[in-house]
Amino acid sequence: MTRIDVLELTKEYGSTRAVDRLSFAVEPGRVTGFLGPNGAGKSTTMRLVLGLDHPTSGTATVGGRAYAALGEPLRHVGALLDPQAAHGSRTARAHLRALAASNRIPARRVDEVLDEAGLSAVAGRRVKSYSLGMRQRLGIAAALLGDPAVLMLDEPSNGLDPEGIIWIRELMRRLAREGRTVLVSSHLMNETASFADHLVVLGRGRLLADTPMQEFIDTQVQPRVRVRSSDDAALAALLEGHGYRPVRELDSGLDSGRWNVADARVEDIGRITARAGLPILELAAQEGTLEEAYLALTADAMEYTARNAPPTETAASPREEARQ
Ligand SMILES: Nc1ncnc2c1ncn2[C@@H]1O[C@H](COP(=O)(O)OP(=O)(O)OP(=O)(O)O)[C@@H](O)[C@H]1O
Repeated sequence: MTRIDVLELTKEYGSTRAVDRLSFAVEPGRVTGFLGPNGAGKSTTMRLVLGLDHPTSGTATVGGRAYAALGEPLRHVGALLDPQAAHGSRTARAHLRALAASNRIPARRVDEVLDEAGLSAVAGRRVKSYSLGMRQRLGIAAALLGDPAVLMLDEPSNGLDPEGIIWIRELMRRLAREGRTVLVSSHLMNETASFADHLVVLGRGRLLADTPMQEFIDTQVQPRVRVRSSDDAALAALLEGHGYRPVRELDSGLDSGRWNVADARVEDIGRITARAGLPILELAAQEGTLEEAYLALTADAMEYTARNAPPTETAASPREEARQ
């Protein structure tokens, strides 16, 4: 089992501190989503782990060793950082064969990974004729070549079509099930929610969160309740009387007949409406999404924020008595 350990890692480019005393570990057997706004330091951290850049201070190790100290590194760590990395005038097969030879990987692995990445039929074509999605698949094939215990993928879904996105998601899940260490950066929250078990979130080079995904959502997103009664007006008045701010829920722009209540729990709303003898037709907790949780956490840590971004709506806190 091979862990990635990042310890007090700092990287400065001139006056820019891209990574700032960062410490976290990426554990085997699960997919760790690596999130953060543009410029948060994700790619820099990956480059430092891969020895492509030198830290200003601190360490990044794979299985306790610096990447540079690994003999035949592709057998230990597979990485997708830049899908343009392959030489355009080479065929995909030639590109992978050269990589395999330099890491003493048997040539038969080339055809295996081409097949795995769905590139067998186009393996004899020059890489410069490849689409972005095909280059992305080739980068992933290269990462898999040495059957490594650790995979680091920077935006792997980039350029992939819907079928490709499902393929990469299932591939990452399988690699984690096999006990490998999988670190994946992405800006697509729905995507990340579909494959990650654990999250490491950066903001301005610093660690904002290192937590299981569901726990991350639960701690960042306030609970919400959706409720419907046969007596709409009475329900709204009752909720307002208890300090809640019910908001009408729209369904494709039309009134859905429901109230959406922020900072509320079904237990509390159920108790209040039962005491008032109000007939309830629907009462459900609404789960937070990774996107909501992520935006709540990173709101303060954005390096590049739209200058005229509208203020985020803040829900008023209901009175404590409603909880009793
Ligand atoms: N080679 C470099 N020279 C100077 N500054 C750099 C260099 N590489 C990164 N930076 C700066 O370091 C910071 C972190 O960049 P990095 O690319 O690691 O962020 P990121 O989280 O990967 O962003 P994105 O999501 O946009 O890819 C940014 O301010 C960036 O401009």
